Amino acid sequence: MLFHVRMDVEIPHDLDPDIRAETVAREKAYSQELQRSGKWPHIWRIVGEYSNFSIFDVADNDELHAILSGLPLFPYMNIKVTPLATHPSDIAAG
Ligand SMILES: O=C(O)C[C@H]1C=CC(=O)O1
Repeated sequence: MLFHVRMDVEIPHDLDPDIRAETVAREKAYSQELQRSGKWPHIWRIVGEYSNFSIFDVADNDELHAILSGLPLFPYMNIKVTPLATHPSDIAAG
């Protein structure tokens, strides 16, 4: 199943800088591992915002929830998930 996900990151300004750096580094490693696995095939920065648009390709809602709730930055994110279905006019879908 494909999902479009918007992540808006809001790290508290008073978070210890070392914890912030370590959490962002863990987030990057976690994200890149999922990208390599094929479960997170697209990630785009939203211009001018500490936000991204991503596409996830996972088995079901439960797998997506497990992935998103495992993000190291999850406590500092607002996340909006949109499930995607095939468009009947999509020439790639046949
Ligand atoms: O920077 C972000 O958009 C938040 C998050 C998502 C992947 C990653 O490495 O960081």
